Amino acid sequence: MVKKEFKAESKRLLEMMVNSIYSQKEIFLRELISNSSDAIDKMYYKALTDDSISFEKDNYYIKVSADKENRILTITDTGIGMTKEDLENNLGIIAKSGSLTFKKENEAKDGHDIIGQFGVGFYSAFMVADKVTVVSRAVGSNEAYKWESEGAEGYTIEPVEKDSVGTEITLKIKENTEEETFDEYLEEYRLRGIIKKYSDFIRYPIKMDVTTSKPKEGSETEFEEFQEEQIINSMVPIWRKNKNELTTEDYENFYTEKHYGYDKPLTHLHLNVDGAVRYNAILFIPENIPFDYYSKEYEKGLELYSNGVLIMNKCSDLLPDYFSFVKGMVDSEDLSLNISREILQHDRQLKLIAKNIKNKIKSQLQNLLKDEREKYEKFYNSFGRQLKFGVYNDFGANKEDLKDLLMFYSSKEKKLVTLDEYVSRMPEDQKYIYYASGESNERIEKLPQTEIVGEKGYEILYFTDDIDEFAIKMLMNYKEKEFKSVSSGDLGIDEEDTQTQKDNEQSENRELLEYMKNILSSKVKDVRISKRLKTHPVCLSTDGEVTIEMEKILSAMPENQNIKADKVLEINSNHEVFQSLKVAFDNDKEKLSLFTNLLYNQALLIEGLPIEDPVDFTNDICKVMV
Ligand SMILES: Nc1ncnc2c1ncn2[C@@H]1O[C@H](COP(=O)(O)OP(=O)(O)OP(=O)(O)O)[C@@H](O)[C@H]1O
Repeated sequence: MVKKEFKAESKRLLEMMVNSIYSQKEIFLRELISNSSDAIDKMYYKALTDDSISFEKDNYYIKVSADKENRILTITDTGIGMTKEDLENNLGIIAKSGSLTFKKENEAKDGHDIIGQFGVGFYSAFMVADKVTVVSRAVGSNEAYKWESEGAEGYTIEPVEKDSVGTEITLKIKENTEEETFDEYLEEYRLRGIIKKYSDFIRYPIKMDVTTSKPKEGSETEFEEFQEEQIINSMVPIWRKNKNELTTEDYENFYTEKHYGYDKPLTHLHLNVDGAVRYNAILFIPENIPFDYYSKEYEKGLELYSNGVLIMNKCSDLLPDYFSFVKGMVDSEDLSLNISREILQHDRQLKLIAKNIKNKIKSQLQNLLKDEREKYEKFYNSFGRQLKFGVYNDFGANKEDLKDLLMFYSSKEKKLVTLDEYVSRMPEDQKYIYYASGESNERIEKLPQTEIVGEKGYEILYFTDDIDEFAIKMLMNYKEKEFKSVSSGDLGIDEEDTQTQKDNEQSENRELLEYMKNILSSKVKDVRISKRLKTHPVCLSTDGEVTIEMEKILSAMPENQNIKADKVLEINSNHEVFQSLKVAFDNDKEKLSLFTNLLYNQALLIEGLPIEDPVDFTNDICKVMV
């Protein structure tokens, strides 16, 4: 049986290519400049083995010029050029990449800087041009050829004169249509912007004639415009420079130039990794929270470059959500790009880089915490909440990574402390890591529930963020010490005498407490003699996992599932109020009902919970007064 080769309808193929691969038209310039850079690179590699070629870096450049009037954009390079056969093969056959062949042939000589590989980028010129003309003279040849095409209909090749080796690509820019303008690709400002965005780190100079102005001769007030050739690209990316030669200011300038933020970075990381996957990265932790950080509009991600050419503005896969505040870029030569260079073919390399980056950021933060406490606290005040979300999210999958980075305000130290610091200070008899939740440190400080723990001399962590308790519930314990809310049922504080005394009082006053519970009916699960109150008359505590703070947060959520804490009204039997309750129970049940409701509402207020009927409450107070 004869095996037949596939044929392709080249007209349709070109149309498809031109119109469906790329999502943005502006990348045509990136593709053409990358080709020119490849052509100069090839010259460089050739010079390594061919003594007749000398590679003087100054002679190699790319030039972009626009002629607005005639709608012509030209990209010229002094690279290796193309012979007639090269033009036929490389520009006449779609998906044939002379650069890929070159790279393979020169593998041993380290050809990995060459960008081209798919053999399609050139045709992106047809997205913005009606006609493309390529005039090229190959190195070592005296002949030059002109390749010309108007797209789908095919191309022509004919000999022409060209003084020097290299390639000149001329685009006849399309006329504007109702939907699209093409004029922009002839505007100096726009062209500079595109070059800066995608090709800033091409290693050869990209030149353009730029209009500037200077004072007119003999005048200080009048100016005249003139054209001046300028190099548009930065060429050497800061991330390829030697770390030791860079100052903090260099990094700060890069941060500002790249518009990573309006502030200054708090700290930076410069990585040159040469392992299973090679990459360079510069990462920043901003000083301030970006204004949209905690909004839906905020997009996390790092800039992704392949060989110095920008591939993606925000590659979100490079950062875990809990480090979404990190800004910066990654450049790798090991990425397998898809044909449009807009997405990646395989994400294995990306996953490796992301994992590596995650670990580096983590250790950078740990070092900051260890060596530059003040800076770390500044960072934590801005982004600590995000770390706590990280502990809670994904069912706690990342809690081990993050737990040592957490900090909470301490009742004793009156500042942020880490869990490690807390645990290392715990007296031997202290069983739990105690915490109290509330709106602010000032409010928590006054909570009656903190009395017994505080009096015992134990440190209490103050939870003022809505995520705090949820994160801690996910963490469960730290260094084998469980977390315990000061409002929870069993505080694990064993003062046997007091415990027994309170238990006795509980049974002695069972009827009174039972009666009060009935008055409050479904509002509380129980009314008890408190084991935690010392001076305050009353407080609320909870039985079970859901605390009052959690109830507040859950009920504020859009899908409110009406999850309630099992509230317990605790009465201080040492307080005079308790005597009044006893007397009322024996003599005046109506008064007891009044007192019970008052005490319950007071407990709600202390917790920062709304009272159900404020009018009733104020009327009750008046009843006591008269
Ligand atoms: N300015 C140039 N100088 C010399 N050769 C060039 C130039 N532009 C294109 N070529 C040749 O034409 C080939 C096809 O270019 P094209 O841009 O279509 O694909 P590529 O650069 O190889 O791959 P990719 O699609 O990944 O960019 C190149 O591989 C190169 O051999």
